[in-house]
Amino acid sequence: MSTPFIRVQQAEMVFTSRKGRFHALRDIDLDIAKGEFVTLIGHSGCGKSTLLNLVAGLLRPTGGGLLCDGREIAGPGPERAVVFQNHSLLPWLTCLDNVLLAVESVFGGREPRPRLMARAEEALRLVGMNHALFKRPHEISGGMKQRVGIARALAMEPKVLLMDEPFGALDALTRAYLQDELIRIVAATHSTVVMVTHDVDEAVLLSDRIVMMTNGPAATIGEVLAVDLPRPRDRVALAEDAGYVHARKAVIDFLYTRHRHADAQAA
Ligand SMILES: Nc1ncnc2c1ncn2[C@@H]1O[C@H](COP(=O)(O)OP(=O)(O)OP(=O)(O)O)[C@@H](O)[C@H]1O
Repeated sequence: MSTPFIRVQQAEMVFTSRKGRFHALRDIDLDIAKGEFVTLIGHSGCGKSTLLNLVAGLLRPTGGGLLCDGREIAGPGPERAVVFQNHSLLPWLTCLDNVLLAVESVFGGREPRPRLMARAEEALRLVGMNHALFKRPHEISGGMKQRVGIARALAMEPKVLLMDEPFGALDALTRAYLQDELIRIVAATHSTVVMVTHDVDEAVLLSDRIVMMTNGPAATIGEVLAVDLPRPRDRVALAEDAGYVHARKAVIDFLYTRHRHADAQAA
């Protein structure tokens, strides 16, 4: 790999709450190259969001360290934009104003208002939402809200796009549509992406590498699978592709044979 863009070195996360200590993650070592698409997959509660939040700077590790572009990740920053499962748009603002707010937070001090507006409109166009600039979140569908959330993140021109199950709450068809959109957008923007998912097909379709996590407590990276399928990827053609089937089987085998969840074992 060329010089890693994101480095996670021996990261550990122990949560301390009123209920006591919980050792969530241990010995996490992960290097991510610029322009790479990496997904984190593992059973519920294994610590995928925790790891993503460490990269986002929303959490600080209790051991080890994280770097982005050679600098320690000491908190959230505009170079690492996060897209959550529930869009988190402000309900009283239009789609355009929701995106504009993010644009202003990054470029507000140095660019005139028409330029900021153009940035917001361009991001919404990129996700195919330029028809709904002046609609409020309650006036658009769940999939559209998620697209606006992605536009808001992209408009900040982040070095890294961090996505926590961005399509988890959507129906299968909308999810497939947005996965294809994301493939197109990432190809155009050359973004570095780290994405949490539960969905094996989504992981194989989108990823350059799939990071498979063991079950908690004290979860860690069990295996990393390189997905060497050529791009652009087409979901219909891939369905019968031997490389796709092989990668899919490797992830399923990890999750359901070698690292079966305790709840599933008890069932
Ligand atoms: N603030 C916190 N305080 C205490 N424990 C926490 C905290 N945040 C997360 N945890 C625990 O850490 C573990 C990992 O949580 P995390 O949300 O990262 O898992 P996940 O793999 O993203 O789960 P899911 O797939 O269900 O979203 C869980 O056992 C969770 O209960």
